[in-house]
Amino acid sequence: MNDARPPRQATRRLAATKRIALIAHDGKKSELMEWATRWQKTLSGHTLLGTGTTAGRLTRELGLEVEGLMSGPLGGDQQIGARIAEQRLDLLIFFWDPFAPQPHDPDVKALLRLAALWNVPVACNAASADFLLSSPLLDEEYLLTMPDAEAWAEARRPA
Ligand SMILES: O=C(CO)COP(=O)(O)O
Repeated sequence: MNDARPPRQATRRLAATKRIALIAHDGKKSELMEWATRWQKTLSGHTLLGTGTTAGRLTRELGLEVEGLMSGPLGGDQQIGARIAEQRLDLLIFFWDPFAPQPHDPDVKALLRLAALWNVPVACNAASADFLLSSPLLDEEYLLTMPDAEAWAEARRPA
């Protein structure tokens, strides 16, 4: 088994205004809308993005400014994963549906893996999202620990 890991940690400073991704599978979209209605004022103070259909509903129904990426089954999860790998995302709120297999399940798994890898806070349901948004850290700068990509590359360079 290859269990190579980044040998060191690095840090990244999250600004007081967070970049928050919002995603919900179809079976969880009404729950996300209900949750986002409760947190509308807080959310509007941050930079929001989301997968296509979710973002469209948040904008249309709640008037939130949300950057809409591709719809999930067409690559939206991968785009959000890329934001994580580029260190351009601070929080992930992803109401994934535990009852419905998705055609793009590998993309969903990949996104959740990158969030775990890069130490991005994730909420997968309304209660965890309540805890995340009510944290005093939401509106403060925060030093996040993450893998040191330079040290990883260095450790893998042939001698
Ligand atoms: O499928 C999704 C996430 O895996 C969500 O995509 P939509 O917001 O486009 O429905």
